[in-house]
Amino acid sequence: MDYQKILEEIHQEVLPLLDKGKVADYIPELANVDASKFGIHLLTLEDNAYSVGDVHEKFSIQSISKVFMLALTISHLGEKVYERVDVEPSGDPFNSLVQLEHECGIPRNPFINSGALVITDMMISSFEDPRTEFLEYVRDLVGHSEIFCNMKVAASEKQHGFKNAAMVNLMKSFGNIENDVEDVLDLYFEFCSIEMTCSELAKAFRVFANHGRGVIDTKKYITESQFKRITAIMQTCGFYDEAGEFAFRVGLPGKSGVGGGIAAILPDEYSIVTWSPGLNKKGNSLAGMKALELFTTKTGTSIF
Ligand SMILES: NC(=O)CC[C@H](N)C(=O)O
Repeated sequence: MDYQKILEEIHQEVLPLLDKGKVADYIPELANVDASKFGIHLLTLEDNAYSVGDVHEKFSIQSISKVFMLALTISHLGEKVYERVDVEPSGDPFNSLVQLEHECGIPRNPFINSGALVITDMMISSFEDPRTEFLEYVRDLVGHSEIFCNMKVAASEKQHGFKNAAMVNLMKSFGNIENDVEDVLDLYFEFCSIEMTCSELAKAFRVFANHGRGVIDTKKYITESQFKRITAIMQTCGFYDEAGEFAFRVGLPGKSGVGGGIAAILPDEYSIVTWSPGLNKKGNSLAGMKALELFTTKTGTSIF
């Protein structure tokens, strides 16, 4: 299959959509990003790479880092992680508070904000230096050390992160947060502020396409059973209240972030990353979703 040609066709087809989405502005630093940016990068397990557009430009991966947070935490703590966070789709926006009270401070899943905040709390309790531990883990997954948090973005989010603060406080009132509320929030905002290029993110996600084993370093990052679980959660919960729509249109496990990135995998075959900062109403990249829908349709590759 001529993947390069297909990506070039897709690029042309999504160009008219680039100004249709809206850049996330509830984090003021993210509002400065140029909405006309677009990149798509495909990386196969045989180590063939295909790309078009701005694939070597760093962007804020935001909620996509929730996948790395979960992977690192379950690889240390195992199944007991799921005693404090459930694995059901929420059907609600990523920053929703409504279910949390009904469900006594147990978040629906690790890929919405409340779930990732509980995972952050577990990381603080489990690691001597969770910041360094996390950054080193992500650097290992990518295969080089030029991966950093953007402290301007983290600080900008902290100034306006009232809903996240409300969530941590509510969960603490139910006994599901062990550490200091401010410490949990600071670390969570830092993790969200990590910047990567499409090609770096595709390298990190390829480990998940390869059942948790690095293709280059051959290291086993997560067990087979943890791979099955993380992939299932990506499929059912990776796109907030649009997880059904993403499965319906694209048909790959994946994760989005409000920086406009989407990372997805076809197990045993490839990882694919798109970046387009304009978001739809549910907070997912508008052109990115369309590009992935076109990709799985034109190549006939999806998990279904
Ligand atoms: N969906 C996202 O990417 C949200 C992440 C963002 N840092 C927040 O907490 O709101």
